Amino acid sequence: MSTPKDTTVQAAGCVLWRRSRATGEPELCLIHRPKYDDWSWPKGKLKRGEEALAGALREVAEETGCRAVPGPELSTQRYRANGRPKKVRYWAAEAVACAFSPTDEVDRVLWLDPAAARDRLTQAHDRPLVDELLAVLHLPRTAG
Ligand SMILES: Nc1nc2c([nH]c(=O)n2[C@H]2C[C@H](O)[C@@H](COP(=O)(O)OP(=O)(O)OP(=O)(O)O)O2)c(=O)[nH]1
Repeated sequence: MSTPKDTTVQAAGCVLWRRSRATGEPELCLIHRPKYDDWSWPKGKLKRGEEALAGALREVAEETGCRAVPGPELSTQRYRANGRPKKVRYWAAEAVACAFSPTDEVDRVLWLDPAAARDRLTQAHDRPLVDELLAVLHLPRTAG
């Protein structure tokens, strides 16, 4: 008996962070996508045969212009997009060098403190990743 083909869309991304030069506190990177007018984590679909972590770092580079050092893996998100199941794996990643240029896909990036990032994220599903990042950095959770 043949197994049905898995039509799940595979994607990966990062909760990209850096330390504020002013305060030393973490700042998280959100991207703005004009197509949806939304604020989300940098992420995207994997290319054929691409490892998820490599894809996550490639998407970070393409969408934010940042080179990043990956940390622990965070929760995987699953939802339906365009009628198909979608799986998005996430890693914590520290930005080490950034040079952002706006594109049609991502026209702005913002670096926000954890509470502000949580508030700015468009999708409720994306918000728990803020506290997951703080947990792996051994910092207290945000309110809300
Ligand atoms: N980012 C995000 N989008 C979601 C979630 N749940 C959910 O229904 N969506 C919606 C937002 C969009 O209307 C739709 C497709 O967005 P998407 O970001 O997954 O897909 P995409 O193909 O445009 O982008 P990408 O994977 O290449 O980054 O899914 C969620 O938990 N996170």
